Amino acid sequence: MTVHTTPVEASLPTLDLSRFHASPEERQAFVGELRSVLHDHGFFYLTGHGVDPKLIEDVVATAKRFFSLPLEEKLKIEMVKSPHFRGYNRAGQERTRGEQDWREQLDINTEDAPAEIGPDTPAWRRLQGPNQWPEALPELKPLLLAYQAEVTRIGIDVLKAIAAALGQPENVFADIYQPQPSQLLKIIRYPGRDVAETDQGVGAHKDGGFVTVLLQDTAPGLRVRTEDGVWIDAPPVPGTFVINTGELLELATNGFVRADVHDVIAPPAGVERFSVAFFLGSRPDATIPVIELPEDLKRAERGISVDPLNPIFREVGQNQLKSRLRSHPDVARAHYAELLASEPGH
Ligand SMILES: O=C(O)CCC(=O)C(=O)O
Ligand SMILES: [Fe+2]
Repeated sequence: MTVHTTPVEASLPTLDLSRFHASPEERQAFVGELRSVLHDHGFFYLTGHGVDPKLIEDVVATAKRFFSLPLEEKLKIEMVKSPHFRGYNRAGQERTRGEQDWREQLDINTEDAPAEIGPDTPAWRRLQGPNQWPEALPELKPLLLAYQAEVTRIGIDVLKAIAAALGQPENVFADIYQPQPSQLLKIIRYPGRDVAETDQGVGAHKDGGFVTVLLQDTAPGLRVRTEDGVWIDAPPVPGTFVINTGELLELATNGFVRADVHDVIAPPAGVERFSVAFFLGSRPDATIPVIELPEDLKRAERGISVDPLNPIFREVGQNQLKSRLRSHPDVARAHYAELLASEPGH
């Protein structure tokens, strides 16, 4: 009798960031492993990141309390009130490639005053501004800002390791993230399939920036599409973040670094899924450079796969605004109506 075993599912690799700060030999080995991960997946689990587990626990617990506030409290800070795309979105408000996503979320970014806007100021300057915070949960603000600072530190550390993996000086990207990178942070709740109107938690997409630092609570749902079109699950692993590289790095390396397509399927009936996603991006007034890779890496460049439905611009601010306008049509109509007649982002 032949015994058929189920094929072992491919899973994402795990890298330990503390090795980047260890002995020169260890660091070199780490950077070498990172190089093949970046080329094969663009997705991995990160350990050794040094974030206080208590901070993570508090952020997740407080995010859950935010979502359980009465709807009217959450709607006081609805995103549509903010020209800077900050605030709360009900499930079904957001879109990926035109299809409704089924998740509620609170978006923040760098806490800042609005930019001064003159007649010639590019529209993306209006992305800068203050966040909206819930009056009914004052502890959320200091916690999320502390967490945002921590994941920014990790993101920049990972970016330095990526630079080293590409045979570049560690600070090769510093010119386009200093003095102030984009720091989009979302706390997210995916309701179960009994209440969701679709099983699309978030539709298939690539992230736009340098790297994403994703914290998943306990429910699975994240899936990653590999180069050969196979979808693999990326379930939560306690103590880790999922790191994935974004389109900016794909563009800067002529496709040597992968920005993998991923999605989230809505949890089963009766289960909710929580996550906290942080997107490290460059300064909005930057232009994405082309990094000259060493010969051996250059040979493995894939080139850029252009999605005609979702063009990407080398001008970062224009890109950031384009993706916000597409994801949040209600905010676009309320604050950027003059841009919608022409092509979004221009
Ligand atoms: O919620 C997650 O686990 C991932 C979300 C995601 O991919 C995104 O917001 O870009
Ligand atoms: Fe994503």
